[in-house]
Amino acid sequence: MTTAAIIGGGVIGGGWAARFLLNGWDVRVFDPDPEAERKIGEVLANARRSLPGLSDVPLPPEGKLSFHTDLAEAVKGVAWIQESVPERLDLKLKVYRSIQEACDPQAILGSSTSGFKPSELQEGALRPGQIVVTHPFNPVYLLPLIELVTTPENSPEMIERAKEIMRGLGQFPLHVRKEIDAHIADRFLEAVWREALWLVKDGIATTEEIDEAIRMGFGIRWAQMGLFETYRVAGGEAGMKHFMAQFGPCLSWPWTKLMDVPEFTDELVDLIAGQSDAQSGHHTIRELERIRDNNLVGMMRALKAQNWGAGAVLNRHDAALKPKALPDLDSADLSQPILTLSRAVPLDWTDYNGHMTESKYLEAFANATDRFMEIIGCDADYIASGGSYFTAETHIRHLDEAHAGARIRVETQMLLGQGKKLHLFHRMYEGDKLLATGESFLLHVSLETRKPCAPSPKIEAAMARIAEAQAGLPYPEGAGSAIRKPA
Ligand SMILES: NC(=O)C1=CN([C@@H]2O[C@H](COP(=O)(O)OP(=O)(O)OC[C@H]3O[C@@H](n4cnc5c(N)ncnc54)[C@H](O)[C@@H]3O)[C@@H](O)[C@H]2O)C=CC1
Ligand SMILES: C[N+](C)(C)CC(=O)CC(=O)[O-]
Repeated sequence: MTTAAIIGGGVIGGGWAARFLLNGWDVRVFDPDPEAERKIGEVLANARRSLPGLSDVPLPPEGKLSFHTDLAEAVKGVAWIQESVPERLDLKLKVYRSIQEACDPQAILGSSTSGFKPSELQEGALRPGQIVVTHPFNPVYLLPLIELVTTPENSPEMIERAKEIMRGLGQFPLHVRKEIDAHIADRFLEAVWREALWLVKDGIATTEEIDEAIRMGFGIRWAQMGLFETYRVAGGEAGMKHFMAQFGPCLSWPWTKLMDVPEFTDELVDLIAGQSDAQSGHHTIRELERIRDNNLVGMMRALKAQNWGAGAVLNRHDAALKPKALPDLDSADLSQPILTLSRAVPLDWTDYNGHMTESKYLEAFANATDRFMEIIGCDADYIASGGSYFTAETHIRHLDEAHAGARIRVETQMLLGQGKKLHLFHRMYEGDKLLATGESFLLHVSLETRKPCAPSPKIEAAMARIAEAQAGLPYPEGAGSAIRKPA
């Protein structure tokens, strides 16, 4: 088990703690705030309901969380130290001195700083090469981007190690090789924020209207293609050059206020805070976080289905976790129902009743059937060669509830696997609790004729092996049942 230390457990440190813990790391937190444990507990609760379900395979078992009143004790022997104390250079430098006096020289010391350059953070350090910027985005447990900003003090080996660790956490390290104040992304965010402040101050738009202008249009677009690919498409068939010719000149027109910042007078702060209260004050911050997480999970899973952008990062993370996730024909105990699905319930699988919605039981059982098909040899290559299974009939029984983030598994008993017929009985559990059963009858088909036919001898042999091994299992209660006619 690997261990990380989180120094500063506020909004960002809490998010880092959740990201590490849910990816199987032990986490030690040092934060003098007596409320830190409660706050991290709340962030962790949000993370538990949203992050594990982003994966279609189980994340490693959750690590152990501990809180420390002694910084030296927290950092001793850990592999990664993530500093997320307030954005004050003097404070960060002081904290690094204490950390470096106590930590392993090989440990990576990442700073969450939104704006300081790594050379500023390395100034006067005991071991400058140990410090890098690893700038995350809120919520750290869901958003993959980490701006990894380095200097020549950082060795290539250490930079590669940092990238590997972040990838192992499901993150996307973007290496910012030339340091600059506020890195890459925060320079955009500041420009957008500056413009927004002017629009409110000048009475052009309210905070709510500005948010609508973002989320109803370009905000959705940016989540999938960013700026340049979006503008390339906007240039039409003539592409980027045409786009630049058409819109380049506008940059010198007074479309933006550019670098001026409105003065933060009490009047402006009250105006913006008042509008923001009117817009969103009916929700608590935790409610807003949950609404945000629900939306992010839905969007990221949609990108995952397209294997695009942040969705491609999620798929790569799943692929790295998958080999350890499920057994195959040789590693499974064939005398028992076979593990065919193990995952967490994604947020977008839940409904207005606050539990996993019925159509997703079918999806989970269908995924379990797909896995069973792979186990007996009906894998992607076999399907490409022209054979597959079609489901002819399914019966699902809902026996108990499952909630977002719950770790579920499906175990599959083969009731018949002979010739073209395959009859499966799936049981879905959370721990020992039986949540549902799904019974499926499938026929092996030729994808060319679309008609039933015998499977390959290899599949016949695999089914025969399972049939023999499972022959001693009792016929499941509930198998073959149907909805009874009301008395
Ligand atoms: N809030 C945001 O949206 C983002 C913030 N960041 C960066 O993350 C860092 C932390 O920001 P937030 O989490 O927003 O601030 P925060 O105010 O929520 O949390 C800071 C935490 O540091 C603790 N702290 C103060 N002095 C400490 C010390 N000497 N040792 C250990 N802990 C100490 C505080 O008690 C507090 O819990 C900053 O560098 C910020 O620029 C990065 C990305 C996004
Ligand atoms: C406002 N901020 C500069 C602290 C924002 C960030 O650093 C990144 C984010 O999460 O938006």
